Amino acid sequence: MTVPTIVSVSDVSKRFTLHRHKSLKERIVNRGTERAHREDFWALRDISFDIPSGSTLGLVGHNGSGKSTLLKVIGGIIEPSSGTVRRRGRMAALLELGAGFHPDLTGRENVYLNAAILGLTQKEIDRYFDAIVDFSGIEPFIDTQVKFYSSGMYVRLAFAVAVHVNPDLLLVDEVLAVGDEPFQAKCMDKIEEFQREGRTIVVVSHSAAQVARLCDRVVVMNHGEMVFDGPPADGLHVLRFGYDEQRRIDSLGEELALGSNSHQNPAMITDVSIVSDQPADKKSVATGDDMRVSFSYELTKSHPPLVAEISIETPEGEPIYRLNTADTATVIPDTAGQHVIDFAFARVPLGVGEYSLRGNLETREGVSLDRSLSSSSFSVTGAVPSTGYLTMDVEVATRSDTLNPTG
Ligand SMILES: Nc1ncnc2c1ncn2[C@@H]1O[C@H](COP(=O)(O)OP(=O)(O)OP(=O)(O)O)[C@@H](O)[C@H]1O
Repeated sequence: MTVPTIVSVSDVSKRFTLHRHKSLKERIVNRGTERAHREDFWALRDISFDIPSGSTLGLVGHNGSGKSTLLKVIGGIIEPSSGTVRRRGRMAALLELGAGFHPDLTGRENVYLNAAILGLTQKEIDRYFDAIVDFSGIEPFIDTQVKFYSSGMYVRLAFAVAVHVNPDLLLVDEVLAVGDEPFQAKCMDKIEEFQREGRTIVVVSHSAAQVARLCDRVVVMNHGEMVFDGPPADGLHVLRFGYDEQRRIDSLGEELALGSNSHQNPAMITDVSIVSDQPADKKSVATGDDMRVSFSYELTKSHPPLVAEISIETPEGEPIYRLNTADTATVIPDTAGQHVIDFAFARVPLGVGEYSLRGNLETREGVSLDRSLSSSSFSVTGAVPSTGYLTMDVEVATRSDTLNPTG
């Protein structure tokens, strides 16, 4: 069964015009030369992707990379300079702090205004009003003008309205980071409830933990371009270690390939995964058991001495274990052909949870020749549920001193 598309972004670009005259004086002095002092700036370039109904997409990237602009284009808040966005269903958007609220109106009046803009009838708003106020937790201030609200109070009310208007598509910008921790936890629970109900969510977030927990897919933005679209663990890895590194490896591969007859990368990691009979997406190991990891690579020509590295990462793309063959004084094959390195780990000390495996093949001088962009995942299972990335043998005993009853 094919999942219907709820948002379709095709070849979207967005240009902003920057004016370089800063002061009024500068503007008057340079009158007539406006055009010369204008500069076009592309905040988005040729972005295309579809969002299937029921999925949760994370938009990530460094400051100024274009995430919020893309979210606003998806929400129809700003028009793309070229390209199209098609959207279906009812949408609720939490974009900028205070957006959609009128400062001189009270919280109560803004709830009615905002919910009406989002498509609810007066009757529906009457019905949901108490639930909205209850969710927001700001009842004592509901008849205060919102210009006196703190940023956290704004977000509480805006989020409460957005989740009560029954949206098919919820767009959430970084605003949630403004709320305090208990409210953030409440929002995360609500978003997870939405996911179970099959609603579609697009979030902009700088929190790797939030993205890893919520999203089933990640789009990484860099200088207005989409540099990655795929599984969250890999997207977060790209974000952490930089797309420039990946690009450098790609172009290095092309450069080296020029010298050979082949157009493929002359040093390629073909697989890094746990050795087991389980299906690729369901590999698991029990905590405390032994684990074997095989690292396969292909060289189309001889290379100077090479070093292979494996890393184990958390779902947030954070490495928690790294080992390379130089550390173990292992000389690995560096002639043309296909090679496999076996890493045998005794008594795996990892805690119960999900992990990713990744490889890196580099020269002795540390120049990376290939890095596995997509990881292979595995889970660690165990009888004793503990929290964290580590497990330890433990025996728990209790001891008490009896108090002498006095008087
Ligand atoms: N209205 C505007 N006029 C001119 N430039 C703009 C406008 N809105 C955004 N930009 C520019 O577009 C670029 C992308 O901005 P955007 O807010 O989308 O980035 P972002 O990835 O969300 O960043 P952040 O993580 O800091 O929120 C930035 O360089 C920003 O200065």
